[in-house]
Amino acid sequence: MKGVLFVNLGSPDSTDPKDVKKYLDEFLMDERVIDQPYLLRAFLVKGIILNTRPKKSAAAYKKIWWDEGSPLIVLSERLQEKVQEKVSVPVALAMRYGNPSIESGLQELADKGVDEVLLVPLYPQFAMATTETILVLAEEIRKKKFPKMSFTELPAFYNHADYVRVLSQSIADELKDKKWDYLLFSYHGVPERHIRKSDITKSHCQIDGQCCKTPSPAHQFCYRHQCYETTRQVVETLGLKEGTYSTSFQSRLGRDPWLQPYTDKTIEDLAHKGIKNLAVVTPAFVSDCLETLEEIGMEGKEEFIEAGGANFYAIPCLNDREDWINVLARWVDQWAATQEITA
Ligand SMILES: C=CC1=C(C)c2cc3[nH]c(cc4nc(cc5[nH]c(cc1n2)c(C)c5CCC(=O)O)C(CCC(=O)O)=C4C)c(C)c3C=C
Ligand SMILES: [Fe+2]
Ligand SMILES: [Fe+2]
Repeated sequence: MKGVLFVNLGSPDSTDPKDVKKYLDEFLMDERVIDQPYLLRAFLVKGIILNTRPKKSAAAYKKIWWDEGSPLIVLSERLQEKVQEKVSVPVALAMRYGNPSIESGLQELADKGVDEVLLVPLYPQFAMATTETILVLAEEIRKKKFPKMSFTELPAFYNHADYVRVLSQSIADELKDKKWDYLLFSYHGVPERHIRKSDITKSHCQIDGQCCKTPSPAHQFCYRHQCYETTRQVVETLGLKEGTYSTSFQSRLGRDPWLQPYTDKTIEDLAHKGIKNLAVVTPAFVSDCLETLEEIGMEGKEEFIEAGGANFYAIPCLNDREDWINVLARWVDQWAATQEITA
């Protein structure tokens, strides 16, 4: 019997710094997130980051937390429930870090008799720190606990016509009655090193401005290419004029070079260049979360206004929009009927 597991990143169980510390420990000790040898990673995470970050992150989480819990978890639950209402196979939800775990999601499906699972990492663009770590952990759990199960992986959908259409529509809906001058596409950043590690050709990704535009098999796993391609396709769909949009990368951590341009600097530069009405869309996330609600919606807005901007519009993620639910339900139905998902 077939079933589906949606997997998102995860959040702490509460905004208590102790829970935030536990969550960050699991998250940052992942070798695909902080990709250093174990001893160095343990020193960086347990010896340095976890001494100060949990308190700071807990304060940020407190600003966005809902009565029902973490926005990312609540919105992912709504997504799972609404897709479940539209499809005939069981749909479960799991988080890569924290709860509900991938093991509990697979157990829920196994208890319903599922032995063929469509794994859906809830990330439009592939990254080692997101999609890959989900697939690797799910496979480890499958081998140990559910050896009779088989998996199909939903490929990154950054350029899927359905996804581009609903993302474009969500932007158009949000901006239709607003006066805006510039649309910034802000994606979660990753260290540049991650891009090179995921390059299957071992030579294509130079992060030089040209490689991501030059066709290559490396792009199947190039987060940077996939982000620029999402932007390009949405720009084409919406008919945006050159000079009214750009792409940037947010949420960097540590001293290594991360993908540039950085969102915080870009927001400031745009205000200094005279942009008064700025809209920001965050297509690396399908559910609103700390990085969209606090980093963009609060910090980003403050930076923009302080630098001379007037109006700042943070465009919500796809969350549980009906057209997005319909797209996911259609992909699930199509896979359940044919084993394939096509454009
Ligand atoms: C080395 C550190 C990090 C990498 C690499 C990274 C990649 C990455 N993350 C997301 C999506 C999300 N990240 C979120 C929070 C978050 N991310 C990092 C660090 C890295 N992320 C940290 C330390 C945190 C926690 C909060 C903080 O202290 O700032 C979230 C939000 C979670 C929530 O509960 O709301 C998401 C979602 C992507 C897509 C990505 C690479 C492409
Ligand atoms: Fe992150
Ligand atoms: Fe590239």
